[in-house]
Amino acid sequence: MKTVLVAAVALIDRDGRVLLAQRPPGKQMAGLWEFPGGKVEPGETPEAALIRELHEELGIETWRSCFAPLTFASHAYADFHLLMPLFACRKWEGIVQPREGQTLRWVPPSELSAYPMPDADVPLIPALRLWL
Ligand SMILES: Nc1nc2c([nH]c(=O)n2[C@@H]2O[C@H](COP(=O)(O)OP(=O)(O)OP(=O)(O)O)[C@@H](O)[C@H]2O)c(=O)[nH]1
Repeated sequence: MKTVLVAAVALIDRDGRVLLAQRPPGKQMAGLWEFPGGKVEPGETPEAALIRELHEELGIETWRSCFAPLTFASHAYADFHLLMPLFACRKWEGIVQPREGQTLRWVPPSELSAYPMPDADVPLIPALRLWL
């Protein structure tokens, strides 16, 4: 089975809330809440993929030094194996906007588990809450 590398980030605001994005209708796993990010292209680093995705999806600018490694997911989906490093980021430039029709929500740590997430993400939440 193919292993797909996806870079994801927990953006954390000044109040310690985390940004979740709801997958739009029509996509696989529509309606579930996930961390911003996306597939790492061939020849790209995970950090470069995040800088690109955060610009495209949210309209914000970030740098490699913005990203601190937090934890990772290694999860077998039916059709691929997901390897997903999760970074934390508290610094960016610009205002977060939903540029791709996604719904965005700033979520306090205590409410994270109330948001239905892809299977791969569920084990990441305790690690994230410990870190916040
Ligand atoms: N960005 C992100 N992707 C996640 C998370 N959890 C998780 O299982 N994924 C999966 O990782 C892949 C991310 O790929 P992507 O965002 O570039 O692609 P996509 O499915 O939106 O579009 P595409 O596959 O049609 O290009 C998807 O299969 C997505 O379901 C998460 O927290 N954040």
